[in-house]
Amino acid sequence: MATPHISASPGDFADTVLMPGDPLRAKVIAETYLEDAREVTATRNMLGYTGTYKGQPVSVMGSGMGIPSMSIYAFELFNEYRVEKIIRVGTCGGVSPDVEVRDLIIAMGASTDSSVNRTRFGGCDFAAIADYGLLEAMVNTAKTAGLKTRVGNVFSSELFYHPKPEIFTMMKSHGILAVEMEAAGLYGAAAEAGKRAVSILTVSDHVVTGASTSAEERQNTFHDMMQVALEAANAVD
Ligand SMILES: O=P(O)(O)O[C@H]1O[C@H](CO)[C@@H](O)[C@H]1O
Ligand SMILES: O=c1cc[nH]c(=O)[nH]1
Repeated sequence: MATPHISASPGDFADTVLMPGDPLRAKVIAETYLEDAREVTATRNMLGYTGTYKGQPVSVMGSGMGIPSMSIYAFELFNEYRVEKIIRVGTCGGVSPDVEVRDLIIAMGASTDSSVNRTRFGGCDFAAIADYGLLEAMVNTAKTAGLKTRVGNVFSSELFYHPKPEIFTMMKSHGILAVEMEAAGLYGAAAEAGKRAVSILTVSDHVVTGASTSAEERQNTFHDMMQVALEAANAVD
């Protein structure tokens, strides 16, 4: 049973799928962190793998960039492949002055300028929030590992190159921690399907201060994020 965008067979995906935006990052995650990983889909080169982490099955697949792309893959994974949990593992740009590059952010909520959740929710405003159990597992995992995380509201932007920089001032004054491009769409898709989702993000740059990370720093923070995401995936039923 292939879907229009995924060529995997029924049962190829684990209950939990980790989703970075970049499909090549999915390949690196599978090769670095999973045991016995095998490719389960490559339609449009949106690579997906299933293996085990510390003995428990887990999958990883790219989501592409932006809410429309994430919405397609999350819909098909939740509804056609019976996936129960999606954990977005991505990057974001810091917005709050309290956020620094390399910080780990867990998106408790995701605001957005996209209308997809209104479309899903009969024209009403939908509070796009993470699954509490997954969020709690991540916070606890990070604490145990001695890693600092920031938990709060992010902004899932339709545009990477935003024509109105003042939007970041508005975000800042409303307590937005960081900007990225998929979490609100993922949370809406999970709610619509009655499934569970959470997003963990590393701050790759700061959109207000202009600070950015070196390749080596990005790699170290990426490792911390993967440790938190994979341990949390195993901790939750
Ligand atoms: O690193 P990923 O997961 O792709 O996330 C961020 O990076 C991309 C933009 O460069 C967008 O997808 C944004 O959400
Ligand atoms: O969406 C994103 C991701 C990283 N940095 C940004 O400024 N925006």
